[in-house]
Amino acid sequence: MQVSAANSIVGLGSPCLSPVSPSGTAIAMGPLVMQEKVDTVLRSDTPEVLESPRSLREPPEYSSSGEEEPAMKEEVAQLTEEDVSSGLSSLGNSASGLEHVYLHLSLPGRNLRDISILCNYVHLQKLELSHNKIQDLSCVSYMPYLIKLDASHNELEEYFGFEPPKNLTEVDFSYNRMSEMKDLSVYSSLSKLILDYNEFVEIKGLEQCSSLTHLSLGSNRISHIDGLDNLPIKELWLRGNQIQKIENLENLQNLQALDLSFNKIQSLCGLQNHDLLETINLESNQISEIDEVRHIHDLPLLRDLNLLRNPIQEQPDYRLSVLFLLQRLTHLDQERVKAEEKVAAVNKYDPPPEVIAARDHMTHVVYQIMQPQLIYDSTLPSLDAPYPMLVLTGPQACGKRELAHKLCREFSDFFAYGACHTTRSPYFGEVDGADYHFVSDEIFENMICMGKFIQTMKYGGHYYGLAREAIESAAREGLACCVHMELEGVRSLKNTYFEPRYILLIPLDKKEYARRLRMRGLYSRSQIEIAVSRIDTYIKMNRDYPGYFDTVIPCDDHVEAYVSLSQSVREYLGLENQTTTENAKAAVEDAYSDWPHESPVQENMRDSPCGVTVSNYAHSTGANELVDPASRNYSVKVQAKLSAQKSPAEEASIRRRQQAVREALQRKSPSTYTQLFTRCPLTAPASLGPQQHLVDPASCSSMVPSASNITQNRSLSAGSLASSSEESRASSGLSMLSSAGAFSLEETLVPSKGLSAEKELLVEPLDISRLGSDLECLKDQINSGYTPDTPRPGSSGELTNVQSVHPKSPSPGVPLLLARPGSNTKPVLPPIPSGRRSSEAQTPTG
Ligand SMILES: Nc1ncnc2c1ncn2[C@@H]1O[C@H](COP(=O)(O)OP(=O)(O)OP(=O)(O)O)[C@@H](O)[C@H]1O
Repeated sequence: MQVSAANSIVGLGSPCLSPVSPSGTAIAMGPLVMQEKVDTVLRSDTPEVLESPRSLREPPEYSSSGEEEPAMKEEVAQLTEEDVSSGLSSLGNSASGLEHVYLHLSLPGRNLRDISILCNYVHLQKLELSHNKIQDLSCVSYMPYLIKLDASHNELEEYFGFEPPKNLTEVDFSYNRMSEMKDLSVYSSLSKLILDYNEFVEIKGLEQCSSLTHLSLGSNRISHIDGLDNLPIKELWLRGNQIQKIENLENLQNLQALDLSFNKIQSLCGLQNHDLLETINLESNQISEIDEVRHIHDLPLLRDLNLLRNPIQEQPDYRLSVLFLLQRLTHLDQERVKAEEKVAAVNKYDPPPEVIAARDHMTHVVYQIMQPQLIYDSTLPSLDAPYPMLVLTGPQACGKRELAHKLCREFSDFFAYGACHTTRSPYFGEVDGADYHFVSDEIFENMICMGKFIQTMKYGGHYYGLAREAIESAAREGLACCVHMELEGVRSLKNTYFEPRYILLIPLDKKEYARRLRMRGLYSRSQIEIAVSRIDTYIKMNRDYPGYFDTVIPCDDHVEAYVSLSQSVREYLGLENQTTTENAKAAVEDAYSDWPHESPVQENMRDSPCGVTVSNYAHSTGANELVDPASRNYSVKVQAKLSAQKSPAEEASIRRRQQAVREALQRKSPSTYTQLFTRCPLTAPASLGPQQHLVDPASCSSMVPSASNITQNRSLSAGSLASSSEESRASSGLSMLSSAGAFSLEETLVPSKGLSAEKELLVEPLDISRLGSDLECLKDQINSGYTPDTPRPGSSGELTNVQSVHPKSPSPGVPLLLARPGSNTKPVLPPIPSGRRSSEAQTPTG
């Protein structure tokens, strides 16, 4: 039943409170008289009368097409009580609590012009008058309890043209004709003010609105942001104005959402330090540089950014760049950010070292497989051995280069120094081809494209690269390549088919290390700082990935470091260890005889026993003898040294063994040496990654490429580049050329077998005393069809951590490690056939 407001109210309670009585008390109860009632209202528990407001996040609709506007009725000349009663709702208690009254009045879209009759409705808390033609709102002065007023879409020119209802909280004056904001200091309860689509040119009068949390001034004519200092505003909508600069927002510390879309803003400067800012809409502005995003890089809560229709969108990789700079975003340009995008952004702009290494490896694999494949006569006795390598790693100028040179001189039967290529110019005294191959950027890039490198890295602004040829030329002489490189190079190398020994040379005394760098006079202060800081990177790597390096040697004292290094290498090589400390010193001094700047330390060495056990081999041959080319026949030399100590049975055993080796080499079948080492499949610890396998230190003693490289090179699978077979083909130092010439890619699409198994081998040290029995055992194995790939029964896959060698705490002569997670399968070094080594490089057979 439709009842008039007057009826309902009169029927319900005291007539004196009837708001609808034309001549009634309500009119007499003007705002001032009503103060007491207002207070009562404030004190009383006002029933929840407000409808839930439009989402604060949603900016108002600005369409001038009138899609929001209800159909206009004909202009109503005079608003009657009946009209009013049809819009009343929400029956509740009056402020005094004595009567029931209607609290809401909604009269939208009625073409109203004169609403003076509403003066009688003093109890109203919510008044909705949108989409009319109202020009005068003075009746609101008589509504002291009014909380929410919607007078949008009218013809109001006067800004707050009424006496202030004290509790007025939300006001919507959008779509009117107001042009000047005035002082609203009495509206201390005002929390939401919507003034969109008016004609304001300046923001002012809000200074005392201490409750204002939402301000919307969209589509006005504002050109400067001002007058908002210290307001508790959380949501600020200023879209569709003429703002060119984000300014004067510094003190809006509560700001959570900001809409500055459709302005003329060029920079995001001014948005810093808004720790609560979650949403920024800057659609349709003039932001063009990615760098601008840095201004909001540190906003900890920023989740939603809209930069649609800005010139910045034209920047290459715009989305990835922004996502990289703002990794906390969940929405960019109104689109949800995917996890994959974030990963791609990070990998692109700040790739983790593993990604850089993988990319480097991939680059060289791709360039290499694009080249014609060459087949050389193999020098490898084993079907599964990659080229042997020894890698000395550590921070710049820690002495690894000198140590590498010394090592190659002392162990010239085993190692050749592998000079890397670099684009830096030579320092004083450096020899092209001996220290590095010094090349121009252009040549270096060309070499990359020609697939010449195994790995490259940029350090200190210069490129460094290890060329395949450096390893191959050493291998052609039956030697293992010894190189030095930074950690990044190691990372990259670990992706390849090569399975070098990695020895970390680490300066522990940072001050001394920095002093040494300064003394060189080659590096800037920042370069020195970087180099020193990298010590921690190496230490962390060694700590986080036990076994990543096969051996760690402190190198504060180069002489002591060399003693340890040489000792480790002897252990790797399986050279026996019966020499005294004196012999070790003698060998070291000998080796360092041409290292004048270290002589004082040598003095110290002489005085203090270093306690390092050095092999018989070093003792009896001496460093000078080692560099003597005439004494390079390993097998003869070893036999000579060993025979003096062996029993007749042992000698016979050794002779049998040598015979087997000779036969093996003549037939180019796997070396017996290879088979003297125990193999068994092992599982690398998950944390180490697939390329890190378990090997015994002594296994480095064999280092020659294998015929299997041919097989592997020919058996490239067409699948992923990361597959082992591809890696083997691309990364193997052995370029293959068949006699028929280069073979086509199609020929190579045969899956290779056994690579994964090869990667899980355990190699034990060569125990000379067991040679005889091993040989017998070997014969049995051969007779029973044993192959190098067959796991030996009973061999264990037990893991131990990397052995850290320190000169003051000598390592045992025979390595105790059962398995080494840091290295992959280690190839064994076969004897160098006489006449094999020559200055002439092996020429391609075909
Ligand atoms: N191919 C490579 N890959 C990775 N790192 C490399 C490579 N070649 C050289 N490096 C390393 O780059 C760093 C910078 O080399 P640079 O020649 O400028 O210093 P350095 O005086 O030779 O240092 P150091 O005395 O340690 O050899 C050195 O640590 C060096 O070992």
